[in-house]
Amino acid sequence: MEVNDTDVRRERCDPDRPAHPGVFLTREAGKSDHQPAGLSVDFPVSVVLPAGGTGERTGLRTPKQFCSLLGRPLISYTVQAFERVSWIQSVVVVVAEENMDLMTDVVQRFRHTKVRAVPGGSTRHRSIWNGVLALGEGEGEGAVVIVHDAVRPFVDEDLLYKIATAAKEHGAAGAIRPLVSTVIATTSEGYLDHSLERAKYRASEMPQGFTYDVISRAYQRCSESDFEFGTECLHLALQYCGTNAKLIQGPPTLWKVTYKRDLAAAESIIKDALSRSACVITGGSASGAALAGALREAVGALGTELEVVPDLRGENARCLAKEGNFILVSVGPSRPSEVEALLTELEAANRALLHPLVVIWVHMSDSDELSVSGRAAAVMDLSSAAKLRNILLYGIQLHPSKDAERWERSVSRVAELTSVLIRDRSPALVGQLLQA
Ligand SMILES: Nc1ccn([C@@H]2O[C@H](COP(=O)(O)OP(=O)(O)OP(=O)(O)O)[C@@H](O)[C@H]2O)c(=O)n1
Ligand SMILES: O=P(O)(O)OC[C@@H](O)[C@@H](O)[C@@H](O)CO
Repeated sequence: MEVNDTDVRRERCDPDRPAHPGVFLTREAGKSDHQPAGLSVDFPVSVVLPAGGTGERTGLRTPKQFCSLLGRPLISYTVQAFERVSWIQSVVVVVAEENMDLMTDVVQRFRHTKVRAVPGGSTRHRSIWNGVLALGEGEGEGAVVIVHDAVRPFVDEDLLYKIATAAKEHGAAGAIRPLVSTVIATTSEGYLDHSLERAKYRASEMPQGFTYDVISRAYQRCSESDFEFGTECLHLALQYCGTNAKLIQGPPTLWKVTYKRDLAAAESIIKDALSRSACVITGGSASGAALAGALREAVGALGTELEVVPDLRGENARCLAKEGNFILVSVGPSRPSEVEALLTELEAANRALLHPLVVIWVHMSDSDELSVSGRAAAVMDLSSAAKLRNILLYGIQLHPSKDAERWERSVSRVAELTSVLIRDRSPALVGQLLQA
């Protein structure tokens, strides 16, 4: 099947699973959804993200940097990791000529700032060099250039700060990790020649940083063979500029998406990060607050921290600004309008979430003008409107009981359901009314 841009843009990389519909997000351009306070540098910092490869080792048609994780291309997560850092001025993404339009679409669709795309080269070094050449005057002299593979989405500000400041001081710096396998040399006949003492070696990872002068001189002086077969920028800095890179141990999350299994691992890490917190809105009722209190303990024990508020007004509106999911508790006669109001508030708050948000409507009532089937239909209807806002809406029906044991069982059931829905974000259960 010929895969065109649209398909590529929307295609998940495991075609047997439906792609999450592409959605425009409501984040205001330029507003990053999180900037840890405290770190800053007193020199310009630009970033070059080589993303011009074909991802052959994944065995997929779509280059891995454009494969969708929770409805969003892998490269968008990496770009976001850099654009949320206030002391980084600009990001140059280097993509294959045939993917320039696709990259422009990703930048527009996910409202990325500071980012521009330039054409890549036939090898990774050629792509990086194209990216360095694309840096303008203000981004050149005296600046530090961070180079980072676009398929390494998990990079934090602290490490970027260490790499940038070390590169400014030493001319070059690179992240390293301990080797997990021993490195051996083979004979031409395919036998063991010798093995290296693993303790003396490290794996060279990304990000790496260079002063603009060092990285540009290294590429100006390197050989065609370097461009064609080389894999290590730090080596070029040493070989052609006499610059010994400062090496900085990074966290285990620095790994590069190389094989198809790495895409599944990356999506699982993102899902895990998204399921760590939720805000419970009780509507101010005593029974709602009691349920929320019981849930906070039970869901907390399952790995999701709950914050309980009566509404989202005044200082409670802080919940709208934080990453996290929502649980709306309704007590007594069912009012789908409460859900509609929350969906509208989440949209109006320009939630900077670049991935689906989970909203769970927990309805607690023993008698109701809406039958269970009526409420199930209401949840299904509301979930269609929610999906257009990149929100996954689930319903849970809870019948209060004066029998303490029975109530405790019901609360545990609601906690289990809530944890699973937030963690798994199952498309199949969207719009369903589950019975606790
Ligand atoms: N001509 C190239 C080749 C690679 N890269 C980028 O360099 C990074 C690391 O390279 P790698 O993991 O090898 O990516 P691919 O070359 O796409 O993978 P494969 O070797 O499996 O085809 C990736 O972000 C890739 O897009 C690039 O910008 N230009
Ligand atoms: O492009 P490849 O996946 O073959 O290699 C890239 C890696 O060599 C590179 O990302 C780090 O080792 C740091 O240089």
